[in-house]
Amino acid sequence: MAAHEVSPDDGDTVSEQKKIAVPPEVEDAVKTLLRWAGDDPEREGLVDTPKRVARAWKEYCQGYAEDPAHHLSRVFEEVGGYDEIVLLKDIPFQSHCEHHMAPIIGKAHIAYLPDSWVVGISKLARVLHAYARRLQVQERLTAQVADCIWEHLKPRGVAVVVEATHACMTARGVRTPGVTMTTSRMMGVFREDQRSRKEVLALMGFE
Ligand SMILES: Nc1nc2c(ncn2[C@@H]2O[C@H](COP(=O)(O)OP(=O)(O)OP(=O)(O)O)[C@@H](O)[C@H]2O)c(=O)[nH]1
Ligand SMILES: [Zn+2]
Repeated sequence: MAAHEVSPDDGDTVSEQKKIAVPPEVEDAVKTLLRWAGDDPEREGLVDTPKRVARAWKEYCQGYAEDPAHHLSRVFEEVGGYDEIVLLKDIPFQSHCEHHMAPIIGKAHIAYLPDSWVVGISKLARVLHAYARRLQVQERLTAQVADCIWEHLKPRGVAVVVEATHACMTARGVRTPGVTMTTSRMMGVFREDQRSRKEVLALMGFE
């Protein structure tokens, strides 16, 4: 899979990140890991690394501080009677696998069939990132995004497809690059009605 760019969000700016205090035990944990990996945490190039790593992990995992459902709390009812599929395609995301804490990099396609209201389209990506910025397995990430939209937006159908590469498979372990994992979750009409399911998959680019 081609490298995916992750869009800048409205989260921490560089200067805000630098203000986050790092508890000494977190810094020590990174030093221990550096030593265990075979390097010297006191050498010049590594002196600030424990703090950087700690802050980077706060950023990778900032989804824990978010309530994903909150992003779906504002809906719009004046949509001129629009009652077809709404799809946000090719949303790039980054996550980390809970087994190795290695990057998961991919893209998600999120669709829903509205009932009487819609949500601001950016909010679908926000829900995705709120769950992706945690330690994950891809199956759970996919299910959580679909379930959140189903439960809080109450649409007639939800379809979520996630395609991603796992660094734990490419950079270590089986070391097999070029492998993409695909997961999906269909709810409501997309689960029950074959025609609707086919239609949404075709819109996503899967014939
Ligand atoms: N189903 C699923 N598996 C994942 C995901 N991310 C990583 N894994 C896998 O989780 C498994 C963990 O297996 P273990 O045998 O406990 O760990 P391991 O010895 O490091 O496994 P290897 O990666 O095969 O070296 C590995 O097969 C990973 O490829 C994910 O999102 N979903
Ligand atoms: Zn892994």
